[in-house]
Amino acid sequence: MDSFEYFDGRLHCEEVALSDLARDYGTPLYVYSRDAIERAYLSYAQALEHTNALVCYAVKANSNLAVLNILARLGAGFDIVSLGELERVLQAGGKPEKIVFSGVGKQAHEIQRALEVGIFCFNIESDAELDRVNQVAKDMGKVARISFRVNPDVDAGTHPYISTGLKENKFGIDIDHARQVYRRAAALDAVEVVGMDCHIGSQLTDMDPFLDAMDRLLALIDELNEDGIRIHHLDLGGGLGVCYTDETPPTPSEYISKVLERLGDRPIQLIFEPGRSIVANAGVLLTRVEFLKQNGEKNFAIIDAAMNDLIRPALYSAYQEIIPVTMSEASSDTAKSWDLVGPVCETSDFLGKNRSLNLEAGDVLAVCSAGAYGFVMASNYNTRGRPAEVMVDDDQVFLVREREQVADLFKGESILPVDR
Ligand SMILES: Cc1ncc(COP(=O)(O)O)c(C=O)c1O
Ligand SMILES: N[C@@H](CCCC[NH3+])C(=O)O
Repeated sequence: MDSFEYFDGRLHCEEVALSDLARDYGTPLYVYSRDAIERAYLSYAQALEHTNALVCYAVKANSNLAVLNILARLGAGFDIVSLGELERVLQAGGKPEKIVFSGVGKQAHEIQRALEVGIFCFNIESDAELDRVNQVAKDMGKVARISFRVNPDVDAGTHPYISTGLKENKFGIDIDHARQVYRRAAALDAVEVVGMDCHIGSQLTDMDPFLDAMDRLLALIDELNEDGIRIHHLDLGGGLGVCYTDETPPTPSEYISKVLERLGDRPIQLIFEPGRSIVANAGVLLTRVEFLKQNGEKNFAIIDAAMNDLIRPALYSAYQEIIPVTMSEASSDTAKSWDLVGPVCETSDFLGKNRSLNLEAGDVLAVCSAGAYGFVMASNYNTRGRPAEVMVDDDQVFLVREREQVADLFKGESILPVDR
């Protein structure tokens, strides 16, 4: 995480000390580095420089408008899964003709809006969805560009909750059924078959499952060619992992060079949908220690961030490094083992367990690698307001989302009339 480094004992994001941000904006607080986001995106873009490939950032990973705008300025495309994400991308300056629309349950009004603005392609995930897209397009007098998300039945070797390319997962169309669906689509009036798509899971640290999936899709593309169906683009989805602790995933350039080698001289445009690998290590979550307490043998640090702010540890037992924003003067010999737990009334409300730290009440800690699937998965559970978000750019700080206030938390709710 070289955009987050200690200088003079204080952890910085670019040129700004995180302890200053905690003081000025309060905690819990998400902090992002513009430089880290740009470098991560450019590692894809540069590896694809001499190709016509499109990098469609997966908006779900971090959909803050400032993040999307930074990527749009670099020429990124976007992978969306809802009308909300579509409107965010447009609001942030993303180009409709670089948008792919994924997701298993697109609704008619979402399809309609996407057709209205002219997105690049719908990644269709079922027979029934094909009919819906065809019908909506027909009613509008338009033709929808489509690809099918093929489920290649490969094991991504990741956490079972974030594995998506196995037959037993809800995603995509069974590869054994795909040729038939493509043929049916080719005969419909209001869709144009242009591509093929897959996304086999997230936080992959090994290249083989990606390449296995790609081989299976290339074989299917060849079969479709025999049927007279030409595939113009191949979307390999996202999924490249990042280092949370000691993982060593392939870099985007290692991954892309293998993919390009596999593609050979086929005249097919490549699309990638990276999310986590663009933003995870571009963000931290700052939290303050409220109290220290001991129950039996266990040392607990009660912090002001909770599972509602960052759910990954509770949901997947995910490990994220937790480090002090100010290096302790105390020697590491005096460190104790702590469970870092939030104020929410759930036993699974922890951000880290058995972490060796020198702690005092009032200390500010940074939960690392929190730029992806952090704020976007935050909730208001226990009627807690979601954190603020700031973007650091060199020595400048921009508040890119205000902290939710108590009044925001029951906005739109009402009670029954008094006579009931
Ligand atoms: C269809 C699709 N594309 C892209 C992504 C982004 O994946 P990641 O954040 O692992 O790169 C996801 C999420 O896993 C997804 O479901
Ligand atoms: N939300 C997950 C990843 C799922 C990716 C979405 N398809 C995480 O936090 O790791």
